[in-house]
Amino acid sequence: MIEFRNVSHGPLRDISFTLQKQERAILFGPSGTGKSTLLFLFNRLKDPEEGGIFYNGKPLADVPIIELRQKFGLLLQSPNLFPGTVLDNLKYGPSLTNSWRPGREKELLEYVQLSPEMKDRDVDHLSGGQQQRVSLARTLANEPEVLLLDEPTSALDDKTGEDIETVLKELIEQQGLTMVMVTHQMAQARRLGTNGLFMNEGTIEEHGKIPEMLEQPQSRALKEYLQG
Ligand SMILES: Nc1ncnc2c1ncn2[C@@H]1O[C@H](COP(=O)(O)OP(=O)(O)OP(=O)(O)O)[C@@H](O)[C@H]1O
Repeated sequence: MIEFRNVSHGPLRDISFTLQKQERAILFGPSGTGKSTLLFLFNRLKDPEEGGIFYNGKPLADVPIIELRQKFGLLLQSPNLFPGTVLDNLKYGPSLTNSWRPGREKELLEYVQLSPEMKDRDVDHLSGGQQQRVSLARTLANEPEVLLLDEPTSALDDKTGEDIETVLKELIEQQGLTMVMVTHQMAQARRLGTNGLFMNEGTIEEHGKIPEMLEQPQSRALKEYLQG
């Protein structure tokens, strides 16, 4: 579905791998090794300095940018909502392609387990956990094929983080979404991931199935990382 061919950018050096449809890939490894940079290459928040990225065989750069950002939905560590109501935020993406259907907010809020009455609330007056749910609902409003998640629960307290993770897991399974998630939490990697890409010093040092690669790490770097 998505192929990286010899991609370099900033800290990343000569990255090659293929992400298959419905794969749930976990990007993990020490700080500063380029995990977020790799994630941002998927939706062209960053572009390769060398090499190429292909989506269903077509250069990523040939996909119109609005379409690309809708297909590859991004959820960051902290909610980054626009000022305004919950509904304003949910409508934003689909409105760019005239694809918003009135009343759709009910279904989107239900996905993330928020009540329909929340739609008129000012996002500034919501709790951090509620804001992260709205951020996820806003991403889902674009009907993405791929969810790009950059430590989506790490800024939340344990209970709220677990709740968001449960919502994410259900959605990904029910909708058959493809996922790429950066996380430092190996328990979370086991719960959500099918595959792992262990990054070290700007390269993919080891990749494989989860949980196998966490139970039988091959490289010294991964063994050391897992021993913490
Ligand atoms: N184009 C670039 N040129 C040079 N350095 C860059 C470029 N892009 C990113 N970097 C640097 O590369 C480093 C790795 O960044 P990145 O945020 O991708 O790592 P990370 O593995 O996600 O780290 P963390 O786990 O701490 O979030 C950072 O220090 C960043 O400033």
